[in-house]
Amino acid sequence: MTHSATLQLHQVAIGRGDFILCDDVNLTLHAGDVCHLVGENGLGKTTLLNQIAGLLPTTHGTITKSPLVYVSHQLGISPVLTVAQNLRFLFSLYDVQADNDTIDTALDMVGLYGLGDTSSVQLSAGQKRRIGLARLFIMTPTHAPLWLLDEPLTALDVAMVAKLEKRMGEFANMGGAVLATSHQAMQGANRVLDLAEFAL
Ligand SMILES: Nc1ncnc2c1ncn2[C@@H]1O[C@H](COP(=O)(O)OP(=O)(O)OP(=O)(O)O)[C@@H](O)[C@H]1O
Repeated sequence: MTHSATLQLHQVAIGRGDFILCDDVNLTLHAGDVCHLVGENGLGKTTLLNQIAGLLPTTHGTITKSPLVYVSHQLGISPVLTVAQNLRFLFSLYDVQADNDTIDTALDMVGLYGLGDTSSVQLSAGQKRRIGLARLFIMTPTHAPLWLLDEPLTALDVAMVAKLEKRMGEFANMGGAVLATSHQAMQGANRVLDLAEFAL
């Protein structure tokens, strides 16, 4: 990995086994980068994020990465837990000590203050997404310098989209790097990775 790179993809093939969607993908992200990952449906954006996160194997090329936070399209919110319990679980994945004040602050940042004891099954789609995103308003590059975000803006209202875009910029300014998919415009991105350039 080049000096200070947070993420480096070198001639990476995106796909599953012999099913290759994109080839020779190169990308280097440094502290301060917010990269918008674009491409039509089914081109391999989620597959690439899964490969970077280590959830799928990479058979061709190399991926070098810093510790990361992955907010997947499947948010991993359990319907049988309360909002606060879900958030505590998500923080525990990153060894973040989440006391009550931290939970309250995170919920406040995503407009869910006071809903900590609510059963998550009662939440709307956008509110569930907000639980998944709440950790981003607490975590800094010291916890993990790389964020992988799969469709983070989906199902959010206009105000929350603006707030999240601002937060990504703050994280980058603190020394983090972000790789995020979105089918809508993403304010604040200084880089674009367009998978159409690598499609087979
Ligand atoms: N679990 C799976 N098993 C086999 N193939 C899969 C699986 N998940 C996705 N695929 C296939 O991999 C390809 C890429 O899917 P992927 O979800 O990475 O695309 P994407 O670019 O993120 O699409 P979208 O914009 O619709 O979210 C698709 O052809 C899809 O059918």
